[in-house]
Amino acid sequence: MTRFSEELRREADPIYRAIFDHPFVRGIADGTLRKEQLIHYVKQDFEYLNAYIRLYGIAISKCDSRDTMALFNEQISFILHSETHPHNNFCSVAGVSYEQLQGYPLAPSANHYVRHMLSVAHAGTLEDILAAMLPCPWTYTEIGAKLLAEVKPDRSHPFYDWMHFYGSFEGGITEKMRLLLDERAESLSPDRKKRLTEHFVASCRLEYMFWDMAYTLEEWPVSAAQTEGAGR
Ligand SMILES: Cc1ncc(C[n+]2csc(CCO)c2C)c(N)n1
Repeated sequence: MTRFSEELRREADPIYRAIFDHPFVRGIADGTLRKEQLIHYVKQDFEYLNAYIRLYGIAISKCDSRDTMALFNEQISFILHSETHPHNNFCSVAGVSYEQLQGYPLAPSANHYVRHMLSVAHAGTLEDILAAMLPCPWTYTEIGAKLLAEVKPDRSHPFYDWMHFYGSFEGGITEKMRLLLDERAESLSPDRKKRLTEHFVASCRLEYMFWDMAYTLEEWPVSAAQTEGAGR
């Protein structure tokens, strides 16, 4: 029997391919990203990860098993303590300190992505949350594996650390989330599965838009008098 998550992956395949071909991802491969693009990415991703931590918190509140709670708890620690490495890689290439890129408001596409996941999470069940959260690790796991295989970076490549960080994700959190979702999807109606597919595809599209936002330095079109405060 086809796994439900395989059906999701197939549905989103054109979006995955557009992500692999996106100029920001190509710029990681060939080391040609500009300083401002790296800075914009890190500013936005720092706040994105804060939101992702909160999503795990909501997911824990809707969990019925200790093992699943433990998995989400480990992932919160992983984001807090390890997901900082790829950010530090971008910061050192850009020649800026990580601290100075923290606390910025979310730009439109990052804001859209975070709101999408949070609204699904607040209104939905654990399987809704998993469907909306899954493209985050899944697209990065595939990007990492592809870039490592294609570029075979040596230590002198500016994004060596970034590629190795995400290139080592295979068999990790993506597979664990997929198993949880597949298991739960078995007892769901076609209508519920359709809804989960919509959450998943929307997050894939927003992954693409996040790369595009960083590449084009996307910002809100009109600035307000008050621009302080991170995007919660
Ligand atoms: C926009 C955006 N999407 C995905 C990731 C990658 N990522 C974020 S948290 C996490 C671990 C999940 O438990 C992974 C793989 C990112 N950094 N930024």
